[in-house]
Amino acid sequence: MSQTSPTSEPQTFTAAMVQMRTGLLPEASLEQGRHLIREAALAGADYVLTPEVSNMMQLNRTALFEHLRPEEDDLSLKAYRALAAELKIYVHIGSLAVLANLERAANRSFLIGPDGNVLASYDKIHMFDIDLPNGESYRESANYQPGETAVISDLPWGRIGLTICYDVRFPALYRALAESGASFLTVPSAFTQKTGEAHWHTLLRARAIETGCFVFAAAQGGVHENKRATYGHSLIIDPWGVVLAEATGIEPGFILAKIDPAKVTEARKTVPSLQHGRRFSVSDPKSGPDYLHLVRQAT
Ligand SMILES: O=C(O)CNC(=O)[C@H](CS)NC(=O)CCC(=O)C(=O)O
Repeated sequence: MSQTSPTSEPQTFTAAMVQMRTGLLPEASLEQGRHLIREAALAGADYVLTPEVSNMMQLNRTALFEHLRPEEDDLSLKAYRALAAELKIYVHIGSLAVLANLERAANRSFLIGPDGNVLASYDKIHMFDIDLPNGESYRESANYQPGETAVISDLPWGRIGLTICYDVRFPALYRALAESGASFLTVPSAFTQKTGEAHWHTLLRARAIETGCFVFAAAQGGVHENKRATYGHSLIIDPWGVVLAEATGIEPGFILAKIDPAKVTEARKTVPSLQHGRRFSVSDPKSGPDYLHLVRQAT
């Protein structure tokens, strides 16, 4: 009797999260990124994710625009494509700040295949425009043009969904990606120290648990050249919400975990919440049912 066909279950693979402390200049950041990706590949990674804004961390508009290039001319993208082809692995650059048009940048994620080609790119949808009680203030939308489209792509081991940082606070995006067949959700980030301490692990584990997906979160960590402090703690989380690997703190480096895509099926079989969703409407006693246009009537 023949066994179940080996192609019916996707193979396992090794995923790595590179943790960085990106500076003001693309050249130096590229040096750091390339070194860590190489190390991760040597350690056996088939897929490597880097953090948000792997090329430069620069909130000053004039300085940012001085170094921004359209993606066709971006030195980091070019170098990372060559590196992926050389190492013959998937290199996912969590994001690069690139020129979108004359007034705005895009915070864009690039998934590069082992042949050096860009398989997918995604522009961050949700802009981090907030004022924290400690005086920290961010207006991402002043410099960046938000994306409007969620993006998935196919890896040999299953489908991957692309998101960035602050997106993690909008669960509907992750549900949509999971409903579109994603098994892996990516959240490259530059979380603030303050909000990271309070929310990072909880948000990421929740996205994994409620979608039954692996969550890959490569982080920026430490005090950067532009004086910002980011939280670090890069994470690899399985579909049951278990942390498979975690960077211990803020230091640049990488973490690895063996990924078994069968765990996606297993978690969703145990808790089929993906299938049980979208069963409600919202009714307001004053204006009656369906006052929210985006909420559809239950069947
Ligand atoms: O602009 C740059 O240099 C790099 N980009 C970022 O650091 C982005 C936008 S300011 N950071 C976040 O989205 C943090 C989200 C966060 O911390 C939370 O949701 O709590």
